[in-house]
Amino acid sequence: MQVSSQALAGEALVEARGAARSFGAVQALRGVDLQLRRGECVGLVGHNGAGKSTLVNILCGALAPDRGDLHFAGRPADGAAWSLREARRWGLRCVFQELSLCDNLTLAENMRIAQPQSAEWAWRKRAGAQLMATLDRIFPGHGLRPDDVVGELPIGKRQIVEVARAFTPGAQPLELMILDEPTSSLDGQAAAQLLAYIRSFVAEGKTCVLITHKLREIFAVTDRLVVMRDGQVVQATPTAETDRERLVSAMGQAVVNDAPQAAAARTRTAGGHAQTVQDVVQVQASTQRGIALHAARGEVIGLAGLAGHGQTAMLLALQEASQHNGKDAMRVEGGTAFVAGDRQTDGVFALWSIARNMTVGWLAQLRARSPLIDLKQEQQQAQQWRERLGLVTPDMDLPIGSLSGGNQQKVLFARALGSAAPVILMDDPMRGVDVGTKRDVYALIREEARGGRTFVWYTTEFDELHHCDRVYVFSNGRVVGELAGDDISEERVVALSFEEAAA
Ligand SMILES: Nc1ncnc2c1ncn2[C@@H]1O[C@H](COP(=O)(O)OP(=O)(O)OP(=O)(O)O)[C@@H](O)[C@H]1O
Repeated sequence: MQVSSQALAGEALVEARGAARSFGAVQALRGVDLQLRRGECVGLVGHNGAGKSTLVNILCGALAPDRGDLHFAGRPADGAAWSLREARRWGLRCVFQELSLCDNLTLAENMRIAQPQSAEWAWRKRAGAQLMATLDRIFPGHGLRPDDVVGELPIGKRQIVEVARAFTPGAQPLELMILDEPTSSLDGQAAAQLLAYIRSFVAEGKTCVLITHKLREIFAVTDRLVVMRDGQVVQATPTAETDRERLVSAMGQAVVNDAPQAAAARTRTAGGHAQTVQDVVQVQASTQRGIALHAARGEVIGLAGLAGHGQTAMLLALQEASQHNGKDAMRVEGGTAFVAGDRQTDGVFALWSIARNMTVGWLAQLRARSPLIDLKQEQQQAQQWRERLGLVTPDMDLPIGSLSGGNQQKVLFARALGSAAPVILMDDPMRGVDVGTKRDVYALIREEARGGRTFVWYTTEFDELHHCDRVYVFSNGRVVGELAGDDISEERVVALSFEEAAA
């Protein structure tokens, strides 16, 4: 007789004891104990490189631990036989931080790959219909079709498909869903839809682990919080019994409330340095029939609105315009540096070292005094950025893939900010970056802006808009509103996005 998950709610589903794993000299996990119960949503939090993804990889059979035991539903689930396939057979599914869809295939074909047994004949139609049903359930109004090719979708839409594919029912049971930063590229609306769905999922007696650096989400959806630090679990507590400050300090990061700081910095810029340089327009662009966009030297300009409404296209057009100035409606004075949010596709050189990935953006400076690259300066500068951004690695010559996701993103920041480009274009660049580093990067952006650099910054995180001097709201490929100073608020951005969509 099958007992429903709801009837078993509260029972232990997963137990890990003493899980340890090293990569060369790096001890990623140093003996972790973890218990997951049926019917709960557990938030797994910690700084970049704390060991969260390594723990997840061990739970779902992608990595073998060096030491420790794992039990799933009371049965030993470790040893050589524990693999991704075996874990899936037992009811465990995982959405990894880096997307795993095949870019050259359609949504239906990607669905079929994940569940090959699901459809024998007319499989394309059936697999597409299955995925569409899940998309409609979790993300109503998603606007996707089964024959859309993944590679042609913006990263936010790809992330939606990845999540929906994992939640699609199949021949195997679904007891535990592990989501590693599932909202990192989603706009506020899609993220809220997913969080609401997670609550209904655990209400049915299923279990969910959510890894995110967005503390708002953690407090909105989880029942319990497990904090990791340097490869160990340092705190496990019911969410209702902790708060933002205690959580951040358990992660080992200084507690700061960013919002007042951001507003103060904005005021300082508006009334100080920028007065002398605001007249120098650094970036100018018009969108078809929309409001024209401009940015002065020393300004931090935000691009907001629902994901995929033209913000990334604008950044790419500005980058292109910087290479042949004055020819059309787009004008960018001086060079640009780009911080990619979709680091897998547009960011990292996967076969290069950490240092090379950083310094490739600085070649002009490194060759300023001779046609050859100044290797000593290259090394020194890379070292400075490593310390400035707290990059967690024993050696800068290791491959970039040895870094955790958030640490890879820090390298992309260093590549752009360490260059001499006067205009920095940022495409939702905080994907996977921990709260402490984010705070440091916000301060760095402000400092650089005071020095005369211009930032054009697309973000899906509302809180980040408070770090901008002015914000342009996008809808359907054009700018539909401009907000400045105290007018910058989540409510105004949402209202402008939806007014336009409804018009
Ligand atoms: N394949 C690998 N080779 C070498 N080192 C690795 C490898 N995978 C992970 N590490 C190291 O293990 C440590 C833990 O990484 P992990 O990805 O688990 O961190 P994380 O908490 O998920 O970080 P983030 O929040 O940035 O995703 C890091 O120092 C990382 O550099």
